[in-house]
Amino acid sequence: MDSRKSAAAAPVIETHALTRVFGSYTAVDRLNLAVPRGAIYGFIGSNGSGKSTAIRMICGLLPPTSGTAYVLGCDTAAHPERARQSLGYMSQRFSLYANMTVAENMMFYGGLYGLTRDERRTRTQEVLVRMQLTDKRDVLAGGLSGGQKQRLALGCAILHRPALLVLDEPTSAVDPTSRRLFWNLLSEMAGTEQTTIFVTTHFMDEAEHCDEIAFLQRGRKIASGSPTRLKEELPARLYVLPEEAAEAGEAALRAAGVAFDEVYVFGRQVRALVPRDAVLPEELHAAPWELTMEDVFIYYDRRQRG
Ligand SMILES: Nc1ncnc2c1ncn2[C@@H]1O[C@H](COP(=O)(O)OP(=O)(O)OP(=O)(O)O)[C@@H](O)[C@H]1O
Repeated sequence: MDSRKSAAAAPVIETHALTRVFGSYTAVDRLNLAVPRGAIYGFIGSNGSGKSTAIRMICGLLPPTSGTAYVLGCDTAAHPERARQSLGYMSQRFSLYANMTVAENMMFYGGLYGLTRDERRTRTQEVLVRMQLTDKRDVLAGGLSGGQKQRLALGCAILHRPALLVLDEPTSAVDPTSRRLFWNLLSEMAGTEQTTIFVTTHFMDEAEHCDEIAFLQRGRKIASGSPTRLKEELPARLYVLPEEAAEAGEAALRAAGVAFDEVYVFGRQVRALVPRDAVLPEELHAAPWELTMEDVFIYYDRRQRG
């Protein structure tokens, strides 16, 4: 077998029954992941589903209770320092030094990653251009806008050219223009440098951009696949109802004897997720509609709430 080929095909992140228990609470429950090289992999789940805990174990920042996480074949619990050399991690709170300039922050982080002074200078220059922050190099980080802080944090995380970027809700605090620019940067890195990007988000329009997604619920992976596949395989169909309120939509479905998973308002529409085999009588005037990732999320979230 061609060993180079098999190395290239090996997942960048691999977890086997990764588990973390806090007291009597299982935050991450036997999680199996295989994240291929160059993928933008979305890690989705409602608040408290265990995403950050799993990420901290993957990055070697928190020891698992049981199970294993590998980054590029390196067991991150056994060799956390080695694993961290091949990954860039950006947490929900960008850990920037407000009283240091943009360039000083980068020089500092470059030092943490073990770059020499010359390497730090060169990389700071390159990354400033890439992050569109060249004109801010001498501005204190504390004086940047939310979007600029976010790009600086991303810049700090990629100084050492990691093969893997792990981003925990990187866009939760920035405006839509900054979010778009940020995602363009991610797509560029995944496309041109084959950087693998593992990202959590609560924005389902961002999930739509991912190559693959894993849904986490109470610490367990309950669904995974590309956005297209997740929609195709969802055990429900989506309809738009003519009613103007969710309660009225629910009442109409009940009156017609149609079982449903969820009825909710989406923009100006009242949407209904119904089991695949449900037959909707014509008098409901329900229009079949194309699923978005937001509908998929609502379906799984609803299942969790029971
Ligand atoms: N150090 C800890 N001690 C005790 N419980 C913890 C600890 N860290 C996390 N938890 C619990 O584990 C569960 C999962 O938390 P986690 O932060 O991983 O979820 P999350 O999916 O990242 O949530 P969010 O979307 O809100 O960031 C939560 O119930 C949380 O309270």
